[in-house]
Order: sequence, then structure tokens, then C-alpha cells
Amino acid sequence: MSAGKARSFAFSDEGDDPFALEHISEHHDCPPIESTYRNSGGNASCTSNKSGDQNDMRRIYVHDDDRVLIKVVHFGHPTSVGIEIDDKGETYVGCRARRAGPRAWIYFQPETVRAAIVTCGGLCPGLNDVIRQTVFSLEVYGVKEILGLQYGFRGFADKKYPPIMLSRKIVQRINMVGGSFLGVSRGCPPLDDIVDKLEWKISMFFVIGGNGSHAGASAIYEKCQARKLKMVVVGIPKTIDNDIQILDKTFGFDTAVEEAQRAINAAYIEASSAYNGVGIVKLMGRQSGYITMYATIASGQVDIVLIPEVPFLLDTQYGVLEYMKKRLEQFGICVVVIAEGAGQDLLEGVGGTDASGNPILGDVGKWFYGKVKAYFASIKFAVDVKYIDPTYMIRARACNSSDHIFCSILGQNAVHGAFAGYTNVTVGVVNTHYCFLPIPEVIRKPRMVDPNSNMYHRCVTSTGQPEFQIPTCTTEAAGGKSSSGGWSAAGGSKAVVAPHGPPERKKSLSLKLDMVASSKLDMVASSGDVKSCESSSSVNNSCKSSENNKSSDRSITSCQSDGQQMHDANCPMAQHNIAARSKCHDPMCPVTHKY
Ligand SMILES: Nc1ncnc2c1ncn2[C@@H]1O[C@H](COP(=O)(O)OP(=O)(O)OP(=O)(O)O)[C@@H](O)[C@H]1O
Ligand SMILES: O=P(O)(O)OC[C@H]1O[C@](O)(CO)[C@@H](O)[C@@H]1O
Repeated sequence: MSAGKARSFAFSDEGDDPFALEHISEHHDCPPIESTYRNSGGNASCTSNKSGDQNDMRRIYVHDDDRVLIKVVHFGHPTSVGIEIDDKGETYVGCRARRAGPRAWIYFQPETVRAAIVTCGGLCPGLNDVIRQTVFSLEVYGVKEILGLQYGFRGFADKKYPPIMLSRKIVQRINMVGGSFLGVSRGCPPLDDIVDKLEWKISMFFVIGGNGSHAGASAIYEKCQARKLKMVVVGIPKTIDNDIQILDKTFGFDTAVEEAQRAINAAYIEASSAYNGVGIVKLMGRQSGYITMYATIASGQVDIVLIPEVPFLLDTQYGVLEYMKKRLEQFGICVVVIAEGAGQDLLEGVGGTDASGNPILGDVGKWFYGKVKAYFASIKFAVDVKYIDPTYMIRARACNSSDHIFCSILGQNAVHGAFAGYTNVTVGVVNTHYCFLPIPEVIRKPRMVDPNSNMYHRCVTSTGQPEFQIPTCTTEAAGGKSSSGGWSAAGGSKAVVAPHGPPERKKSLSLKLDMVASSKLDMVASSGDVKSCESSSSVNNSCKSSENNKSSDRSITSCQSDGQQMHDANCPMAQHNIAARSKCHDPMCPVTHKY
């Protein structure tokens, strides 16, 4: 199946299934043999018959007909948050992927297999864990020859770094450290040179990398097909950026978020102890803001988050700088987290591309730091600005325990997929289940944060920030200034009123799948904007009465102006410095007691 193939909404095992996998038996004569995979004490040869049924109590094999649903939510309406309708009006509702795991029947004689493993792109916590478990699993099947390519695809061409033989003994302890035991690189020799080398009887090729590496893996697969090489290509998605479609997450992402959160917390500590302290943290994320968004929520101490997917104004009355001033006036502190790829439209990029063709970005962190300093100097507002750029620290470490486990499962499943004969596939977790997915489908486009997603709404609910845009429809529900003077509420006024109206209890809410496509038109022509304007008064009411709205400015303003007092243990004052705390006059306020 090619990347451009039409996708259907309803699952079918026939040709139009976007998750149909290439299988080696479609191109080569290779009858299945009984699996040689044994886990501890398992006696696989007694447990299955040719149809894959298992006769004994021990069950170690996944049946080839097992499937994982790509979407497990029943979406009640095409405008439901999270439904992910793509630019062709398509969704993955109803689609299923093949469940990963060992099969009872395999398509390679292990003693004839020569496997090769390569790690490409940037570093990512967990690379060594994946290499290690891939080697272990190959050996469990009975493979004797396992080659490690050095320094990514360059390892095919660079005579100084020939492939190294891998074994359980060699890789036993590599998971204790970060980095890649094999080395990584960007850029690669001509694909034909790589395929020439693969003709050295390599029958299983494991590519551990991100979108670019998977594009490379798929291109190599195509070339091998053309040369009729009997080889399977299996990818293992790696990227701290978490920018791979469909998957719950990629390995290393959790660890990177953990490390990023530490940087944010350091910025918070610095800023909270300084006079009008500003903490700025720049985090990796070339085109997608996942690390920044998740670390922001994890830290809980961020006032402003800026990601590549959400444009922002800097210096106007709706811009970031004026909002920072307001935060400083109110709380004496402001923590800003900015993703590497954010605001690239505002600064001069370095231009050009790296060896892999990725754009070289301008340094938004330094640029933003300079702008903040200049702005506050220009208005003679004393600030103490600390800038932290943890860059490579978030990806150079060994992974945390959840990533150790995740990587182990991915490495093992990659080997199961190869022995099952699947090729041009990758292995990933979808809805907490492991599955094999066609590479072309997962790299159709990079995954980015959807500013209309639940997760982004959660993030800006956490920071309490407004949209840094000229409001398209102003409402008094805005998180700070009113229509005459400034910011609109985070998430936008359009998001305030549900576009799909009140629930109709008696009618079935079940979503007809063909509705999804037509709904795109509805959404474009929707009168949602108008409605949200009209109903702003009700929104405003709920806003005023929301005493527990801990993160937004309006709760403080209404508290103070209504003469109400803050009894909330999570009073926003509690999170900020002593100067700001003194603004809380409530004798019951836990902060007043504490200090
Ligand atoms: N479209 C493509 N076709 C063939 N090879 C590619 C393609 N894109 C990238 N590659 C190769 O894949 C390798 C890794 O690509 P890249 O440097 O973009 O990292 P990545 O796999 O996307 O990982 P990361 O998330 O760290 O950026 C490089 O050797 C690069 O030359
Ligand atoms: O400096 P390098 O190695 O090119 O890597 C930087 C890039 O790697 C990533 O971490 C992963 O692609 C990006 O977020 C970042 O732009």
C-alpha cells in the first residue's frame, strides 16, 4: 500500500484498509514454519496448531487476526474535541491495526537470519534499551548474526566505522546510560549505496529513528523490493518530540518531559526569589510543542507557554510582553516556557537545512530573552530575568522507569513483527496496546499539537494565559481586559460555547461515519462565532461567580473587588513571592498563616 492510498472510515481487511501491512510472503516464496520463540518455560511447539490455536493453558502467541482499534472513543458529534478530522475530511474512526506480539508461525529460519540494527537522527532517552531488547529477542528466536550499524545510515558507507557484531553479552548493560551505543547521525549516503550493502544477505533491518529515519526506512524497503531482496524492514519510532502520527507517544518523550520540568522548576525557584523575577525556559521541539506543553502541565508553575502551533503577538496591547508586565505587577513573578520552533515568524531564521533536510531555526530563546530585557528597560520597570536553555540535557540522559519498560516492549515487538514477515512497518502503542503499523501511514505528516485539542485547553487552563492575538470576537468573559483593552480568554471565545448545541436526550447521538466528512463543511459555515458573542453574558456570569478559578486573573480581581476573601488553599497568591503574597489580606488565607 502506498502513502497516498485512499482511506476508508469503516474497517475492512481488503485493499483500502489504511492499516493493511506488507508481508514478505506476498513477494517471496517463504512457507511459514513453527515459531522458535520461547519464553521462560514455554513449550511453544506443543501449544499451537497451524491455525494458530493454542491447546494448552500457556498462551504466548498473538493471533494474526487480533486487532487494535485506532479510536476507542465513540464520538457523539463530528465537532467533538479529539476527533481529528484531517484535511481530506477523514478520520481513523472504525480503523484497526494489527496487534503486535509473537506469532505461532514465522517466516524466517532463525539460523539463516542476519539482522542489522541502526539508530538515526538526534539522541533520545531509551535508544540503548531498544537496541538491547532487539538483540535479546533475536537471540531468543535463535538468530546468531546481529550487526550494529555505527552512526546511523552513515554506517553503511564509512569505512572507519564498520558494523559491529552484537550479542546479549555485549549489550547487557548498555541500558544503564543515555545516548546510543551505536552512535547516531543526520544525513545519509545515497540510498542505492545502502541497498548495495544490504545485499550482504541482511534479512532483517531494524531502523530506530523519527519521521526522517522512517522515511529513509521506507525508501530502502522500496529499493529492496525493486531488487527482489528477501528482507524485512521494521521501524521503531524514536523522538523526544513525540511528533509521530497515531501513536499514544514515542519512547523517550516521558523522560524528556521529566527533565524539562526540572528546568522549569529551577526557573520558577530563581524567579520566585528575585525582585520582579522573570524565568524563561526554552525547550526542544522543532515543529511540535509536545514537550513544552506536557512539561508546562507537569510543572504547574508556568504563566505563559508558547509553542510552534500557536502564533502569538509580542509587543502590541494583546502581546506577551504587556501580559508579562501585568503578571509582574500582580504577582511579582512570571515564568515563560517557549518551544524551540515557536514564534519563528517573528524572528530572523538562520535559514537553510541540516544534513537531513530539517530546517535550521532561529534561536527563539535568546531572541525572546533580549526582547523581554529591552521592553522592561524601555518602560523603566525593574525586572530580574533568568534564562535557562537545557537543550541537550533533556535527551542525553538515561530513561526513566516507564520508558525503560516501554522501550523493552518496543524492541521485543519489532523482532516479533520481523519474524511474522511484516515489512515496511513500525511498532507503536495505540490506546495502550502495541501494534504494527504501515510506515507510510504514520509518516504521512508530522504530528503536531492541535490548538483545539483537549490537551492544549488543559495546558492553557493550567497557565491561565490569554490568547496573544487580536480578538476576533471580544467578550467580557475574557481573561483580563475587556473588549476595549486587551486579551481574549485562553482557548478563544469561539471555544466557549459548544458548537453542537444542547444534548438531545431522546435522540440517538450515535455518529454516522459518513457524517464526519460532511461535518467539515458545517464547521466552516458554522454560526458558532456569532453564538459565542451572543451568549457572552451567560459566560460572563459564570465567570464572576467562579471563586475557585485558581489560575485566572479574573478570580483574583472579582475576589478583591467584590470584597470577598480568599479561603482557597490553592489561592494563586500562594504560588508567588512575598511581595505578592502581601496583597492577600484574608486572615484565613493559608499563605498569610504560613508566612
Ligand atoms: N525523506 C527521506 N528519505 C530518505 N532518508 C531520509 C529522509 N528524511 C530523512 N532521512 C534520513 O533519515 C535519517 C534521520 O533523519 P532525521 O535527521 O530527520 O531524524 P529523525 O529520524 O526525523 O529523528 P529526530 O526526531 O531526531 O529528528 C538521516 O540519515 C536522514 O538522511
Ligand atoms: O541538534 P540536533 O542533534 O540536530 O537536534 C536538535 C533537534 O532534535 C530534536 O530534539 C528531535 O528531532 C528536535 O526537537 C531538535 O530540533
